[in-house]
Amino acid sequence: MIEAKKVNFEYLESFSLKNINLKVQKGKILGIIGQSGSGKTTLLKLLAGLKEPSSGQININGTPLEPPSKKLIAGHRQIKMVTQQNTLFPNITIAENIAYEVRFFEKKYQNQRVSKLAKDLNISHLLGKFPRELSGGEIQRVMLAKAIADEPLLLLLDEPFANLDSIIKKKVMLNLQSVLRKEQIACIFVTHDIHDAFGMVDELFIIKNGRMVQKGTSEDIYNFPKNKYVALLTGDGFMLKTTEKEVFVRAENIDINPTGELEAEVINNIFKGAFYEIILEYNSNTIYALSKNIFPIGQKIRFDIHSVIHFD
Ligand SMILES: Nc1ncnc2c1ncn2[C@@H]1O[C@H](COP(=O)(O)OP(=O)(O)OP(=O)(O)O)[C@@H](O)[C@H]1O
Repeated sequence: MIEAKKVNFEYLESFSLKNINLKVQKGKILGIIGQSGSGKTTLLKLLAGLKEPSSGQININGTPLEPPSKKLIAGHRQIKMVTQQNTLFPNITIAENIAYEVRFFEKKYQNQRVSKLAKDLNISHLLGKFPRELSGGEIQRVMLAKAIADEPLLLLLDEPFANLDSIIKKKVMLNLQSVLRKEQIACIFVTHDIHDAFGMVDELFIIKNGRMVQKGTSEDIYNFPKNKYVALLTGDGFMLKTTEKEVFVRAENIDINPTGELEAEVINNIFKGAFYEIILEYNSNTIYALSKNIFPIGQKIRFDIHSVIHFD
């Protein structure tokens, strides 16, 4: 559906995207994760046809994406991008804003489409209001509805859930995922929050300094991160120095139990909701374990390490 081959891009000398290769099929979701400034938004703009690669190719449905230099208005009619910016028309209602995207269809279909999307994105109660009467999170949901209203080939999302509280976020993410699958829309979505990505994507693309570091399913990347950058971006864990080399350990692989082979001292207990993070000192390493219970600070406890991750 969308494919980038050997794409390069430079902002003068300050930053470059190098040799980007990616492919997203119809109805699939790719998550792009990387540190601030790693090039996520720039990559989305290239894929949206808003910026032009210096070399390489971007194809949409097998056809080369027209670069902005060849178009009167940059962008592609069937590629929709949702960012944090409010681009709603201020003087018409929310229903009219969404219906505008399907204005060339008959009225009956327009109304059906608006109601269906409003239900999926939890904005039915807002349809009669004007954009100025909405909260930031409500506006984001309307922008999502507007972006998918005319069934684009590709939906590009730049931190689309940033303004949503966790209750609404879960619902909107699941509903959006199901709409994208049902309507076979390919989606690329940039986020800082790996937990948003895990629940939403079919594949992850990890970017650092404009280069792809690792690509794969969430499970693969979480369990087999290629390096420390990927490991830390995708979840909690720590480096552990052993006599031979340094390894990476996910906190959930530390098992505190009375017959454990190793011994550590409890430094602190941090409440995380469903569990406590237990900070431990082990052989001059600060390590973490997850536990349902807290332990007295200064107490020696025994533990095992179930598995470790080796980097090349
Ligand atoms: N118009 C521009 N001209 C020159 N450099 C730019 C321009 N826009 C962005 N950059 C630089 O390119 C790099 C990548 O920026 P980009 O916005 O793609 O990163 P990002 O990964 O989306 O970051 P964040 O997560 O903070 O939004 C940054 O170092 C940024 O300063």
